Amino acid sequence: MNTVNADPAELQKFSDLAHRWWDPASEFRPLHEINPLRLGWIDGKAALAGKKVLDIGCGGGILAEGMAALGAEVTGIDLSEKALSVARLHLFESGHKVDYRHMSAEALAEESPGRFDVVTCMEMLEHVPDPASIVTACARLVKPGGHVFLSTLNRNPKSYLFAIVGAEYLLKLLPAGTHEYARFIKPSELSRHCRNAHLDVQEIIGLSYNPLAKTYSLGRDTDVNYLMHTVAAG
Ligand SMILES: C[S@@+](CC[C@H](N)C(=O)[O-])C[C@H]1O[C@@H](n2cnc3c(N)ncnc32)[C@H](O)[C@@H]1O
Repeated sequence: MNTVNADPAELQKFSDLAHRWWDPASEFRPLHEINPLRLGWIDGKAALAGKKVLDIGCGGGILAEGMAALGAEVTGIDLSEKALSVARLHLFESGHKVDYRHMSAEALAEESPGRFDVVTCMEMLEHVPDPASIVTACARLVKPGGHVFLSTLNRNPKSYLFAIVGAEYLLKLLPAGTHEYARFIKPSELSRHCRNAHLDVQEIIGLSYNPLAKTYSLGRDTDVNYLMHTVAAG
């Protein structure tokens, strides 16, 4: 049997907090606040309505539901059962339709290669032991010419200061220990994983937090958080 590319301690962290996933004032507040920005950016590039979309590491479903609300036919996968239970329960409240499944990206790639028009994997790569394997699975899951959207944290002194010291200890936007610096991924490294998987990088855009205005914005500064848009070779 293949070993699963997941860190049980990381999954436990998300499971322990899962009941608060849809509380916009909880530890998941940053995900709620960045959601309209990333959703608009993804929809602007991939026109989600009517598309078959896979959200890898969907957690409680903030992005997955947002994409379903825009008319996409969404499947969400995660390896935290508790996060998926919360995601499924929330569908009763929102009335949206998402097919949530407890499985790894690699296993779904074996089962359904080339099934999706769009694959998203947001804020998840920095929590797995082998991010390159997830990128390869994304490339296998998407149709030729389809879109893959990734987001993660850059690795440099500024991202350590902002994403760990600032966000976890000073501003307390996230619980201490949410992120491990060594798992942060430079855009050059993620681009290399994409190239190796035959995903063409189209754009890399930064996601920044302004602590004074307490707002997020998309822009040129990729030093801390960034998103990457790629297209699968046809
Ligand atoms: C920070 S949350 C991000 C949730 C969602 N992608 C979002 O951006 O709103 C990270 C999620 O990745 C999931 N995760 C971690 N390792 C995973 C793996 N190997 N396979 C699938 N999901 C994983 C966790 O359970 C958690 O739900």
